[in-house]
Amino acid sequence: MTKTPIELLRESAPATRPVIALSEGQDPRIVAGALAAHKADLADVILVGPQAEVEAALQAEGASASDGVAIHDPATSDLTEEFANLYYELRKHKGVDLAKARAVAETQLAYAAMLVRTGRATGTVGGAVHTTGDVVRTAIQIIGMAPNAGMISSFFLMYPPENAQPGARAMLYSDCGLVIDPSSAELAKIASASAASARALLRTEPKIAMLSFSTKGSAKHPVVNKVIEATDTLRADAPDLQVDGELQFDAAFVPSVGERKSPGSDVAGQANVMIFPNLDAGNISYKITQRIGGYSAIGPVMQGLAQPANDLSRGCSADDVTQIIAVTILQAQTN
Ligand SMILES: CC(C)(COP(=O)(O)OP(=O)(O)OC[C@H]1O[C@@H](n2cnc3c(N)ncnc32)[C@H](O)[C@@H]1OP(=O)(O)O)[C@@H](O)C(=O)NCCC(=O)NCCS
Ligand SMILES: CC(=O)OP(=O)(O)O
Repeated sequence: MTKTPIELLRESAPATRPVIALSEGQDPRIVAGALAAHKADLADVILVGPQAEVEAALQAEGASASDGVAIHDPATSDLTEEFANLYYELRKHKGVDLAKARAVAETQLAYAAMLVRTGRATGTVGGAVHTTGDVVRTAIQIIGMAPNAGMISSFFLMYPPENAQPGARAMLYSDCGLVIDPSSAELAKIASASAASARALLRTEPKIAMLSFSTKGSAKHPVVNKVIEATDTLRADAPDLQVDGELQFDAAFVPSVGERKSPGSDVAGQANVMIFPNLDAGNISYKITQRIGGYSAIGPVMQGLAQPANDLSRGCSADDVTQIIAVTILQAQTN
């Protein structure tokens, strides 16, 4: 059984106490999830948001600001001026002036990302209220890309329900949140980053399926060619990775179908890293797996950033918030 992020953290807690900045501190699911993370001794939390609204949300959970649960209101915080100046330095080449920088620093997303950038928080989580576009754009601008990452993409960790059918397994789906229509070279980079994320967070040897509506030439189309080229690029760049493509989902997931459609493959039928050809396929597939298949979906987790910043679906639950806090801490440990 694959361990969840919370279970992994219970086994090996970081040496220094993590601090997670929640950029939507007034949302009831964020507050409940953050309090659960704090009670489970995973992290201290900073709830970023308007003071009175965050206090009310805490009160609704029978809690208040205390040791390890802090409230930061960007409108009144002593740090906002520093963050405005830093944002100005980072973005003046894009025409940002000091007034604009001050307005950005007062937004909850930017303020929370600045807490991470300046080392006051280990990572940040948002997206229960804001769209993924806004969460990602803020992270790219303030936290930036890790050296050598090449690009930023995202993934979901998918965990099967207890009553799942035989063969169900924990998987990583990518990209379901960020890169809308990757080129073949970008698709290869997404797959390679996802393999590293699967090792770090699922603690498993990645078996990568490059997904398509075609398996091994069963259909001919330029969009199929993109997946074939990405598979070739990945094989050339990382010959040690186990990868197969192009594969349909059934060939990737079901051993008997994999054997029939891609005989002799060491990935078909056993894949645990599913790489989708574009964001339509990835986003729709993760939601179907979650909402009809009953899998729990943790993400979108971002890969390729210099420091951890993660997103949520606006449809998330408090438990999703606790789980992605755990993922954020694990990423900081393995970065
Ligand atoms: C991520 C996203 C917001 C970036 O879009 P955007 O703001 O239009 O992007 P731009 O092309 O203007 O780029 C903005 C900045 O991000 C950078 N960037 C964009 N995508 C990037 C990526 N994948 N990796 C690294 N940098 C990236 C650009 O280089 C640019 O940097 P700069 O401002 O320093 O020049 C966009 O790809 C998006 O909307 N994705 C889909 C999100 C979504 O709706 N998901 C569905 C629900 S989960
Ligand atoms: C990941 C995702 O689809 O986010 P949302 O549901 O908020 O659009």
